[in-house]
Amino acid sequence: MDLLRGWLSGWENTEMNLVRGCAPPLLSSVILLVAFLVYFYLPYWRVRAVPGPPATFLVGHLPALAKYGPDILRVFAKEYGPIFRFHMGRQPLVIVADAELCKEVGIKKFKDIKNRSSPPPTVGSPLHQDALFLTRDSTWSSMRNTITPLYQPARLSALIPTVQSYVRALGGSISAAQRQQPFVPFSDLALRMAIDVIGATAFGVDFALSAAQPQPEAGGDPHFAADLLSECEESMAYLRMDLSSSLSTVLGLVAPALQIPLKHFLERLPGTTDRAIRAVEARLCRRIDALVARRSGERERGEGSVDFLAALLRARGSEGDEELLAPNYIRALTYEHLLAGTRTTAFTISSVVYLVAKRPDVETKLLHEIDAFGPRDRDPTADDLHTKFPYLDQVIKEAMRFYTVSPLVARETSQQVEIGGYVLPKGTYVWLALGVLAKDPNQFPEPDVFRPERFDPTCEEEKRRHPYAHIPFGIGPRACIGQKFALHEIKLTIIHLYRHFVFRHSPHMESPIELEYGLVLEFKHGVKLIAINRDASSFD
Ligand code: HEM
Repeated sequence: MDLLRGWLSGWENTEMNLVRGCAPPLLSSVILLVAFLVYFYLPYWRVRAVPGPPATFLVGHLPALAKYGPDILRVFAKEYGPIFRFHMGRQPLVIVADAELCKEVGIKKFKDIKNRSSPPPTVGSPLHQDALFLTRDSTWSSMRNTITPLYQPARLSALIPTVQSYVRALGGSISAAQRQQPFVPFSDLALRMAIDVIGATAFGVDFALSAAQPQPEAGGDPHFAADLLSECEESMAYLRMDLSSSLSTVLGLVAPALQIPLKHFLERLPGTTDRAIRAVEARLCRRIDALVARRSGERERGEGSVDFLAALLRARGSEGDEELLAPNYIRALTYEHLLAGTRTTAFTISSVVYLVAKRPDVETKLLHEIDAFGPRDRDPTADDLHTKFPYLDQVIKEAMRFYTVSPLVARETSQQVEIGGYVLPKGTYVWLALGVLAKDPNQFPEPDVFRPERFDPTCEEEKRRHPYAHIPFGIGPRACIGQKFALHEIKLTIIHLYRHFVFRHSPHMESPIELEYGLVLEFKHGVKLIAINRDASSFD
């Protein structure tokens, strides 16, 4: 009885406190906690009908992603079906892991799902937000329409000699490495080449990473390339989206509404990661702006070039679309090539060579096709690349299936939309799991076997397969704009290399090879090979 009386008097006191307008700390804390829980679980609540594995409070499935990489999605797809929930902190992603549903998201219902969701590390960064990848709605469609002609076949053909010159330099670097080192650090050299290719074709600058003797860039800042690349590297390291990222990014995963205010606050505090990110992005912006100013001057002096930046500046002149091609967009679009067009292409080249190196049967067929094309000094044209190397096409497709460099494609609904029987409200993050599609045994029997012939257009497996089961460049109007360019570069590289070498795995490389997932998929310790010069071997 005394206990009850005591409790009641406590309650009366609480009421009195409330009446006086000063709730005790416990009650305020409870109210705050409830408010936070409502805020935290609201996005989940809106898509609760979609099945998914239980998520850990605050972090969701981030620890599983960090531990197992995107392969964890294969496990979840097996258990929960072709459409399921996956939690990045507070944010639920609706993962789509089925070819027909990807077609629905990427093509049939594109008008309601045309934007990408912005990953927290890019929020509030003009360098990322103003590029094609993250622009939204009508800004995206106008921008895509404006720059699509710059990726048309005639322009890409004009870039082939430039690409070919860096491919030759890669051959030289491989020979040099083979002479000087116990193994050829193949994936490193392929990345250097891919960066050089983007330097020349997008920026109009010779980064000279593949050259034996780097030449200072004529007429410009001799440190431009080195500084740009080291800043790019630093900035990319900050783009990871996990719990080791900047404080504002981590908060963005748990309470996105607070991310921007916290970011602005932390950017002012010395010693914070947010401040370091802002500083490196500011340096990158200044550097690219200076290049754009210099290249604009060249254009006015009529010094014609075929690179992307020169073409963009010409488009600005002729289209008169000052707003769309304003300096912030030109800067972001040019820089985007370094992010989107280097690691992806280099990884694919390394995958092909790594996979072929342990399959002599595939290697023999490939060499046969490449040798049949003609003498080594006959460079393939764009048309040749398209029609004369059908087996190479199959090898590249299979390597891209085996190791899907961009295993996840992020989209976001701009209207309420129904996908796979689930009603998804406006603002739902819908991510296409290309990596899961690529290993679907119904579409690719024995998915863990490297078998290029499964892409032979005459084979039953290929005929039976869903047309959107293999989409390493994405799907629909928002698919990769650089696809044809990337395939030119990959094919030119493989043709040139196999005209001169065959490759074997180096004992210095771990087996099986380890992968890691950063911005895209990468070989954790690199692809290390032995290069056998075909002139000096019995392989011919
Ligand atoms: C093997 C090489 C490459 C692969 C596998 C690849 C893959 C992808 C994928 C999966 C997407 C998302 C597509 C979607 O949402 O449906 C994408 C978008 C994009 N890629 Fe690539 N990419 C590669 C090379 C390149 C290159 C060389 C460039 C630039 C020259 C580039 C520029 C872009 C851009 C700008 C977008 C955004 C397009 C938009 O939102 O409209 N990519 N890429």
